[in-house]
Amino acid sequence: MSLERNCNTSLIPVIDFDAFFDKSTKHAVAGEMLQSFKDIGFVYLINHGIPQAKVTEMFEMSKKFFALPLETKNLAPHPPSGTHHRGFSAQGQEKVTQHVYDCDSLAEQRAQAPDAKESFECGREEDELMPNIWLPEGTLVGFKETCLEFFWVSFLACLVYHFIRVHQLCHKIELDILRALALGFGLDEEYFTQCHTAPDNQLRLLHYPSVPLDALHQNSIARIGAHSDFGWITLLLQDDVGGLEIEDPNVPGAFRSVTPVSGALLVNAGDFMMRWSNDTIKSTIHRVCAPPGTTSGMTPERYSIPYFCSADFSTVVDCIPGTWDEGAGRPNFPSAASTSELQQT
Ligand SMILES: O=C(O)CCC(=O)C(=O)O
Ligand SMILES: [Fe+2]
Repeated sequence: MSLERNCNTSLIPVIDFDAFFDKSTKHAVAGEMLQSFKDIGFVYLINHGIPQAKVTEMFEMSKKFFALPLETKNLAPHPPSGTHHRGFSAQGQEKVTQHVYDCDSLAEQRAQAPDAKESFECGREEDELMPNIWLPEGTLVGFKETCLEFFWVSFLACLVYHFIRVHQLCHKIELDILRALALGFGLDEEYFTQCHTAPDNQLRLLHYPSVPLDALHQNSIARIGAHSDFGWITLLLQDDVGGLEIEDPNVPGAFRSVTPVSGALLVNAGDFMMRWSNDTIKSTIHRVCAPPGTTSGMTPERYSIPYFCSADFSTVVDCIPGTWDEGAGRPNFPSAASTSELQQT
């Protein structure tokens, strides 16, 4: 088994994740993944373990959902509160910005350049704090089951929906990625997974409709504005349209286009992971703009599926051992902030 590493647009390394399950290459993969998170905050994984058929099924279901009439999609409305991340948000309803929390500034930004995207968000079905919001029974056959299976199949859900057909999809891959990062830090493989047990994660289906290129260039509309992800790690699946851009860590303010890699999973670190790693890992700013090949007229539509991974709410976020010199000083952040406390800061 070979450890493949080459460059995507000379920016984001592509790693063959299958090699993580081979003893002889395991540590090398772990080291390369962590290095990539330190250098650029992103890594592409091929042979990641989510079967291509399942990815295709999820994208097809997402397309069917967004093709429904607006009034049907609105039968599963995202609550107005910005803290209950479930259900459908229509175009212009959400404006992704970096660190703008007060309502007046948000309303102002929204009026300037609304995000030309629509989304559907769901989590684990058993989550009582943030219950899922589904379409009424029978509206889109198989939608709920496909989302739940893709997210993570609990034993109960398996029994109910598919008998004992256990596909370990996004959540399983999340745990393997966390194992690799822990090994990369020279820690016990289960250092991170032991506090990712719930899993209080969020699956988001995204559709960026076709829009006039001029409007995007003139900033009268945006696709998704520049932001970093809030949580621990994000797994991103995208179609082959392109348009994702990330800030060049060596040239602040300059954005570089990320070319989609067929079948690959794009993984990036969020703000909590950056904090946990005492700023040694980057939570890199990214955005979605017009795809590079479009020169005039309308942009092609784009579909993507991010999966945002969170640690258990009770997790105490001490900086990871070894990310600061205990003899020479303090870590950049005070210890003992729990995930729930951090979410309020
Ligand atoms: O659509 C994409 O590729 C990016 C989505 C994203 O960055 C997000 O939802 O946080
Ligand atoms: Fe993001």
